[in-house]
Amino acid sequence: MMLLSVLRCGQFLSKHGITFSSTLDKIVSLQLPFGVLTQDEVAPYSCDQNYTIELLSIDPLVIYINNFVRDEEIEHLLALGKDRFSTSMVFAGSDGFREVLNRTMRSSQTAFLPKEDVVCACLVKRMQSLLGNVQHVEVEAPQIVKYATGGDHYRAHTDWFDAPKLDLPIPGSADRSLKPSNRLGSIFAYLEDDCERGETYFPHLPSVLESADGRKFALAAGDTGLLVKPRRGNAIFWNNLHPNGTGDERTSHAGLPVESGTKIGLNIWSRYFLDEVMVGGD
Ligand SMILES: O=C(O)CCC(=O)C(=O)O
Ligand SMILES: [Fe+2]
Repeated sequence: MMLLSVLRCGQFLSKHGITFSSTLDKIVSLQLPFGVLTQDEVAPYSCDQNYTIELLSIDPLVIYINNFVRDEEIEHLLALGKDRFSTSMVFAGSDGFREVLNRTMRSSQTAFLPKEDVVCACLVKRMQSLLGNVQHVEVEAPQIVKYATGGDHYRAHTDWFDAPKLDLPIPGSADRSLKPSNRLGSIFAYLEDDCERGETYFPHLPSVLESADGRKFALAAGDTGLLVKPRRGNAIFWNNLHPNGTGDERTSHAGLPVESGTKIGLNIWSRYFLDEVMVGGD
């Protein structure tokens, strides 16, 4: 059919003094200059880090991190999380470790990511390198949290557990007995900021100055506290525990309601084993 109309078109054009070849070029096989790209041949993913930091509070330690997650890492994480979402839960129960649904407290979707994924493993390493001299032997697998239009939120809570959690021993340790642990460092990174509102709010932390960057921060009108705006790729780090290992109430924070659009964040928590030194060590 296609060939026919090409021929007819050719006849029409030659009748009117325009020469036209009606023979189609024979299709040829070309050598691909680099061969077919397989996954292994794609430039290897490199876990480079090029973030910069700004201190937001000294006590408790809170740090703003610019460019913590690179664009291509965000794309990868979003694809990885796409089919893993379920309704976010909160911890409850007498021991504080039963996960329950409580949509008044928390309304969002969570995707638990595999720690062995190359980008997840890199982000864990990136957090560990930020922790430097602070205990960072164990870090939980990253979790994506997605807030949708219409008020998805997470009311004020702390990331640390009320009572230490009995956990598997430090990886590689000869002692196989369960050890008390808690969440020491929190990183909350923004993967998607296409939303109205949805700031992360720390009511007990110092506000930023009026001269601060309005793309990253806001002032809490008539109130105190630190308001951090979702900004793709950037993150907040804070230290959840006092030096004696107990939870620091001043780290209480909330994900304010998303009025429209979508906010997507990423949680990474480092684990502190209470029977090991928190800072320094051998
Ligand atoms: O959504 C936010 O801004 C904070 C989320 C959070 O604190 C959490 O998931 O533990
Ligand atoms: Fe939190």
